[in-house]
Amino acid sequence: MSVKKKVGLFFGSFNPIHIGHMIIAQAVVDSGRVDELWFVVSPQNPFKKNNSLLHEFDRLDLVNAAIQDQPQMKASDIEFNLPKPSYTATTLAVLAEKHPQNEFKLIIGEDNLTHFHKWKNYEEILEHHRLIVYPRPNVQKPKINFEDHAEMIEAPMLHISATFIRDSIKNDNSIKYLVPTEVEFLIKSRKFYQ
Ligand SMILES: Nc1ncnc2c1ncn2[C@@H]1O[C@H](COP(=O)(O)OP(=O)(O)OP(=O)(O)O)[C@@H](O)[C@H]1O
Ligand SMILES: O=C(O)c1ccc[n+]([C@@H]2O[C@H](COP(=O)([O-])O)[C@@H](O)[C@H]2O)c1
Repeated sequence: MSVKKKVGLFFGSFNPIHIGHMIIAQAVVDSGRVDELWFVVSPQNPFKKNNSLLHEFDRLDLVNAAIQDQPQMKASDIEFNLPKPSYTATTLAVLAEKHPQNEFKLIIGEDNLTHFHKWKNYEEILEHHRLIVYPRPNVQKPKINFEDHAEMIEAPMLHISATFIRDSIKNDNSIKYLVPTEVEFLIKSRKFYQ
């Protein structure tokens, strides 16, 4: 039997992708727990309402710009053609069927473990996929025991969010050190979030 390719899936709105995401992604790749990491751009997060949500194709372009020199990282638009809001269990099932040669692991922040029991079909996710968990500050103890399902990785904790970046642009503040250079260039040239 051939060895499956290990693919870590990092789901998010990426509105826009920022260095907080990139540092986590690089730490996951460096941990050796995955052969590839895919950023899955979610058109609509089931828990979020956001008036300044950029079109999904623009957010995908920003992710592609961020990873252009990273052969182990890819951007996925799989959720663009799936029912909305995007439920991770549905996407994982579609991906597993489409790529039987891959073993998909779910990359999530420690804070997301606290609310994981509210995710749609979370038992199904845990049955079929391992979680790669990165540290987040001020985390509440989760209701579920994840011991047999999760691998914790070490990564720096950075207090930066897409909300902060969108606000910075609106306030005419620089985002130079908050997003990769190529992302900053695209945001400026296409006049996003103004
Ligand atoms: N600085 C960060 N460090 C670690 N994880 C992060 C960081 N920022 C976001 N994440 C996580 O990455 C995933 C995707 O992030 P998302 O696209 O929602 O970005 P966000 O910065 O949290 O966005 P927003 O500010 O618009 O809510 C989420 O699980 C989120 O918790
Ligand atoms: O499937 C669910 O029920 C579900 C509930 C909340 C979040 N998610 C996924 O988790 C990703 C990160 O969520 P968040 O809220 O931390 O930005 C988001 O892009 C969704 O794909 C999924």
